[in-house]
Amino acid sequence: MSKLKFAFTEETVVTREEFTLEKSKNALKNEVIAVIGYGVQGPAQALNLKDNGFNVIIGQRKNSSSWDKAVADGWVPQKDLFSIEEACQKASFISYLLSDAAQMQLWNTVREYLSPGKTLCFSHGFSVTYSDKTGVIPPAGIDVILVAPKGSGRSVRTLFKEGKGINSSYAVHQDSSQRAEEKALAYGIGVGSGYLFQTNFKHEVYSDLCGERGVLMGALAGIIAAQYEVLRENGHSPSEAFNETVEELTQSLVPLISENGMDWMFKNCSTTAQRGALDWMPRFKKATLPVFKALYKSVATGEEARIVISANSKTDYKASLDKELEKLHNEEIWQVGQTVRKLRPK
Ligand SMILES: NC(=O)C1=CN([C@@H]2O[C@H](COP(=O)(O)OP(=O)(O)OC[C@H]3O[C@@H](n4cnc5c(N)ncnc54)[C@H](O)[C@@H]3O)[C@@H](O)[C@H]2O)C=CC1
Ligand SMILES: CC(=O)[C@](C)(O)C(=O)O
Ligand SMILES: [Mg+2]
Ligand SMILES: [Mg+2]
Repeated sequence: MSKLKFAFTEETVVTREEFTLEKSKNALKNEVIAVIGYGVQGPAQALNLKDNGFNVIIGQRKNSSSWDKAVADGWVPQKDLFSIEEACQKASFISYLLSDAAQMQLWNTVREYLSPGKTLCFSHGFSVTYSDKTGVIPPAGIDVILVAPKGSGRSVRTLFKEGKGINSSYAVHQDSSQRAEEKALAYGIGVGSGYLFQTNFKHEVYSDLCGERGVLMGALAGIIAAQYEVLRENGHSPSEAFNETVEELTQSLVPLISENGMDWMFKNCSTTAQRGALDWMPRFKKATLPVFKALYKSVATGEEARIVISANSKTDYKASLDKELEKLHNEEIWQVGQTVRKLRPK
């Protein structure tokens, strides 16, 4: 564990070099880890743990597409793939990776198996932070920890296979064994995190809900739609509008930000672009700042959690969500994208 300066602020971070895989395996050598749920995070974390030599089993609803996916991934029924109840019973360390809505629905079932000495691990602060809405209040006598990969489960697995990793935050909510932090770090290294940074359950869920509703997904999708619409209204071809809005962003400029920061991306564009972007940047900041403030407030008051829970409680929610995504898929801009992607040189 070391203190590192992030600009002017010192933070605690843990890397694989200092908290090695060997140390992690040793810390969890007596644990049977049950990954409950085989959706997006479940497969990634479970397969990475298995490849790293941890003792891991899966708990998943039988007769579901996720069960079939687990079988296709090599998990064997009644050997290392069980019903949720059986897996919880066999496990000493439960990684609760059902969707946030399902965590709430199955809580009474899972809670029965949380006998003293066990560990309950989350990848999101949602259930515990909004316990007034979810009813998820862990019993005394167990460790309650969090390891939250800051990326899609899909990337957690693909980057692991490339020998890289997604950064994760970690937190301790309840420490009964006096080893809760060590267990969180060991699990975090076990699932292949690049490095781990410290947080608490509330900060994890507030930042995560803001990030995905904001810059990472919602805001990004919104400004992309707005710019594309303006270009098209002014007579630009789909090809031109898409290239200036999406293709250049993902293929050329975002990789430059990733490589060396925002000023590096600017420096590698024309002085014409730099002048205009620097002048327009404060206008976009000013226009969106109130929206981001409203978003944070909506997260902090629990309104965003309420919306998620109420939407998920509708029986046809999955179907209506699929319909919303289908509508996005069929929008002109994303249809244009299909053609543009095919034209990328291989
Ligand atoms: N999707 C991602 O990449 C990320 C997810 N997380 C967190 O990880 C946790 C798991 O999320 P995802 O993998 O996205 O979940 P998901 O939406 O893919 O669902 C996970 C599992 O829940 C099961 N499930 C859903 N409804 C159920 C029900 N009513 N009864 C029984 N089982 C049910 C599904 O069969 C599936 O196996 C959540 O806390 C999420 O916030 C954290 C970081 C990124
Ligand atoms: C992938 C991730 O980190 C998100 C966007 O927060 C999520 O899937 O909830
Ligand atoms: Mg999230
Ligand atoms: Mg996230």
